[in-house]
Amino acid sequence: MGKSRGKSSPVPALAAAVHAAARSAKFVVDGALPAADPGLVVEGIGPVPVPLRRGAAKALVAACHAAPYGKGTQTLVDDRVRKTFELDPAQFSLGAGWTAAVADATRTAAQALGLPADRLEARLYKLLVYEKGGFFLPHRDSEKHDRMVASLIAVLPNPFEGGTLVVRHGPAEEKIPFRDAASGTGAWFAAFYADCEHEVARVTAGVRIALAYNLVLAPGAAVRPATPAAPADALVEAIGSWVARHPTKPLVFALDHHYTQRGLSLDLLKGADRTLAAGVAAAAGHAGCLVHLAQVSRHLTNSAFDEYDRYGYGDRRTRLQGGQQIRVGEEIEDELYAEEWADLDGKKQSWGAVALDSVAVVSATPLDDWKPTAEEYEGYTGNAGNTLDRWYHRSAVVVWPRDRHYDVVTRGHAAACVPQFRSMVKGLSKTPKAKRDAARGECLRFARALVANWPHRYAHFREGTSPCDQFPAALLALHDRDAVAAFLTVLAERDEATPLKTFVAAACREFGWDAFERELKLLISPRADQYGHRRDLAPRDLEWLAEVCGETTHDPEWRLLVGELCRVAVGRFCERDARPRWGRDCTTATAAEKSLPDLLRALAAAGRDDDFARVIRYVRESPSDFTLDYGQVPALKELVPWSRERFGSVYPPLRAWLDAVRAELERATAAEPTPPADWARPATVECRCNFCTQLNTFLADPAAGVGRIPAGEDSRRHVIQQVERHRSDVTHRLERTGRPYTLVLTKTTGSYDRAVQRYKTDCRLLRELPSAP
Ligand SMILES: O=C(O)CCC(=O)C(=O)O
Ligand SMILES: [Fe+2]
Repeated sequence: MGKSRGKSSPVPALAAAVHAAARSAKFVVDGALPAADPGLVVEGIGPVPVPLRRGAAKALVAACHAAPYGKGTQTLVDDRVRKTFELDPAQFSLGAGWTAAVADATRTAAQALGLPADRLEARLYKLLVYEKGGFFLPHRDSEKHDRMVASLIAVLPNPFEGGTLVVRHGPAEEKIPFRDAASGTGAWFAAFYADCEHEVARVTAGVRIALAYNLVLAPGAAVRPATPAAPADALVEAIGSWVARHPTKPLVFALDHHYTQRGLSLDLLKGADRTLAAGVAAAAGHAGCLVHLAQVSRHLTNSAFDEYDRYGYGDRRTRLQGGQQIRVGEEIEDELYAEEWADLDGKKQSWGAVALDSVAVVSATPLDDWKPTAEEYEGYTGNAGNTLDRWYHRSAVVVWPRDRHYDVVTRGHAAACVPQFRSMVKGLSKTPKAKRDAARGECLRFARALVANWPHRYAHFREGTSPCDQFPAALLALHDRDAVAAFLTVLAERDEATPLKTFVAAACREFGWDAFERELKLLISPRADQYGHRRDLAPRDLEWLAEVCGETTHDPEWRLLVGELCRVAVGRFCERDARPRWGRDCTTATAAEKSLPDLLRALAAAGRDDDFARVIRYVRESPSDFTLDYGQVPALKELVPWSRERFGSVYPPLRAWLDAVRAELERATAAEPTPPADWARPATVECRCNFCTQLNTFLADPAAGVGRIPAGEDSRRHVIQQVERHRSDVTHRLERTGRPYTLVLTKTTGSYDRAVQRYKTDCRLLRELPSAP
């Protein structure tokens, strides 16, 4: 993320063009409406001529309900925000002459705002009545229709004072007093883009009656509005020279209006944005570039200081934020990215966020003068200084070279691009023969970009699935050896989660058993984590290894390959870890326990008897890493039937292991544990301090059920630690009398209870053990 501060735009010609377009644009238009009498008829009242006759205002208001306003997804009534009465269109009707006049005004508005007049339609939304004191605070209209682009307000001729409509767009502001309507002589309309902030000032006298319309753009025959026949040469040149220098830095043209996701389509752009986007689109096409629309976000984090804090340094500025004075200090982070992509026709693009460089942003309002959409100031928290977070959002037209398209879109979030890649590959089969090679080349470019930008994935985070999981199968469908090799190489570098169960064997079958030996060995060869500790083999890798070894073929290349792979895998699996092992919480299988059956299956299938025996020896020598409960017995339960099916008998080294486990379980279950006959308990505490000696004496004492050790706080804590470490059969509590306090220990049958549990588990494991005739 670059910094833009103090730097001028890299493309001055572009900036100038953008400035000019922004200045000439109108965002609100107003004028007289020819029809004097709207022909208003209200349900429950009948005809209501305007200007209102005496008493008519009261009756009209009585027929209305209080108008709500939108807040997020809610609509609320609050007369501190909006004091207006309204009628829904079902409750009143208007004359034909009036409706024709509004249609005329809509055409006028379309022209002034730069929208296609033949496709802009006014849809009646509400009748609004403002009595004296009525108003509406600044707000933006929500888009009530998919293609709503603007609002039109027609105020009827009925005398009132105040009630001015104020419409803002960026730094610009326009006031519309609805002159003729306020004097009661004629109707008056105003139309403005829906994203413009606007408000209705308080009505100070009289009654202001308005009709609100939504201006909706009918879908057209994808006409590119105002597309210049020949794009401005300067623009083509400026874009061309930018992309030549920065082929993977998207060029960003910030739009002036705000667009919702469904409004991101060239057709629905407003005013100057339309002209700008159409101009850029034409020029970019000539410069060999693609053009998309997106939402741009900037997240800026600065250090910040409260007013009274005198330790600030760096760029000192004072800002008012929610009334609070703070000084903004140096920049900590500046993130700029675009997401929610659409093409010019409004078709959503599924790729994710793409990082942008602020020097590549062309904006009528310089990046640093954007108004934040949200701010968050975090005061001093003790472990971090104060920070000010600010978020900025703008819609934009984004340009990059056509031939770098895949690089650009996969760079931010490759996983998000995988579904699009898959559907492109799927489409190949339906592509006419003549075009298939070109289409396949396109898919391969996409695949290479995905591989180059492949995400880091770790085995232990493998919860749920990722679109990445679907990539290998699609890649295979491209039948390209080099692409497969590149993918395997990247996986060895940064991904131990994407499943390859069928992928590796299928790729080898297609390209030969010697085609990927180097890459596959790399995938399973030993490696260390960032602390230099060895990393376990990923279960994913044992899964494909078992598949490859399970092939039935007499190909000598296959034999060579599986021999090499088994040798590397066993070497890594049986490597002792230098790091100390802490007691493990034994309620789930570890990764090594889970992948044990796959490794053994691979070795048995490949006929690697010695390797098999070596792994079993390793397992038997590491009973706390390969428990009976979660490691050995489950593996035997899986492998014995598998072996019978594959070889018609139990593979001898497997048989030997099964016998050893059975003998161990038989020994363990030969006699049921007996409950303690008196209070004597294992006195196994190794510490020889005065307090631990008292503890051991008490534990060994067959006559004492409760023991008391007076001790200071540190010594008490030490004794409790020892009790916990040795799992001694006592509970403890503190007696807060005397000096020092006394640690009171009460004996339990804890170790006996555990022995019973162990006994029961061993009986169950013995029962579950597969029989070997
Ligand atoms: O009454 C007006 O002039 C504007 C009303 C308005 O902004 C609205 O209904 O959203
Ligand atoms: Fe409004």
